[in-house]
Amino acid sequence: MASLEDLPSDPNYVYFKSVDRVQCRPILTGENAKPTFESIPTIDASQIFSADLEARKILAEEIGQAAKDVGFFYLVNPPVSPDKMDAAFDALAKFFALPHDVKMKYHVNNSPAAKGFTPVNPADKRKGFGGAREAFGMGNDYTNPEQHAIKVAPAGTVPLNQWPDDELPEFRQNVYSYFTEVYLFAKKLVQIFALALGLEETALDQFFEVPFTDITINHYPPQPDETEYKQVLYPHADYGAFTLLAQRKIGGLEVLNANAIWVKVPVIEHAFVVNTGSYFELISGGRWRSTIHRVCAKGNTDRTSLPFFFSPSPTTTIYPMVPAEDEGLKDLHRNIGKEHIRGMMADRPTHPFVKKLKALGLRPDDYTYEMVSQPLV
Ligand SMILES: O=C(O)CCC(=O)C(=O)O
Ligand SMILES: [Fe+2]
Repeated sequence: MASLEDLPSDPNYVYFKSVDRVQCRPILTGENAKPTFESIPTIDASQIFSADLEARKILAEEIGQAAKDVGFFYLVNPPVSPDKMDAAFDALAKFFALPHDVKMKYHVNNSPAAKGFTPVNPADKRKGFGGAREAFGMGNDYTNPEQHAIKVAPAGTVPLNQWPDDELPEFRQNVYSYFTEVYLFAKKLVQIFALALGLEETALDQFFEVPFTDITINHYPPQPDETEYKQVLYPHADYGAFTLLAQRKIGGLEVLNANAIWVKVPVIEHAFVVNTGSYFELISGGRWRSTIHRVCAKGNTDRTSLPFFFSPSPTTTIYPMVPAEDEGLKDLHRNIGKEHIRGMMADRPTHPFVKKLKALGLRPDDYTYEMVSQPLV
């Protein structure tokens, strides 16, 4: 994959990669500027579990408008306990503070689904991998009893998550108590999004029976030698249905508007920043955008962000659920499991699982998500 730093640099354009294609947007100012957003809307989520359908519809209307106009919005008063969010952030801070050698015991190469620790690697310029970022990921793993309410793994399933139980015995529990609340919140949000499309509240549930869930915590460590405010996570659009991002103390997230101006997303403590991704762009027939965003930081900041990526079930094939506004999406069908494996092959060419899959000589059409959690022969 081409390095993002190889993207052309032109003072009149912003270049970015969206769903594997290099794209650019002209910077429009003065009388050339189009009407577009200059801040991220704030929506109160307190009625999300209201027994009153009308209250849920009002919320849906606001969310649908924000997804259409911006692709990003804050949800304040979410149904997730601030204490659990804080405990997850605290546990993560302890993990990132462990000695490098200890963190490397949980390296992503040990997990076929690339869950675990990704070290800082400034030489790696692929989206989200290089620069000043280390990460810890966890996600679907039905060998973990904490996920048995979602699904129980069939016999022979390989564990995918890695937990630093020896060094931080409370880490797993703190991450899972947060995950469990955010999961229920995300499932309910799917229904609110269905209402926002003018569909029955349960119309999208079929796509999310055993959803893809993925928390990949980003840690942008301090860079005392860096005095410039600069990109630490490259411009990109998220793949999934939607992302529920928790920020704490230090901001840095920026979102690209239609005039190619970067709009800052300051921290609102215990709120979520929600953004719609490419799977929702398809399901909504192009109404909801997968908006480009990046992270910038300067010098001595030590930032941790906690995104929860939510996507349809790996066995599902998605398509527009309302008449497509975008011609290119009209006849498009995307199988989530195949997309996932394809993405992993492109993003992680040196990962042992990817090498094994390549050695088997399978065609992309033969990929199934089960290959990740069943031993590859
Ligand atoms: O760190 C952030 O605020 C955003 C992270 C992000 O965009 C991502 O992980 O996809
Ligand atoms: Fe992102």
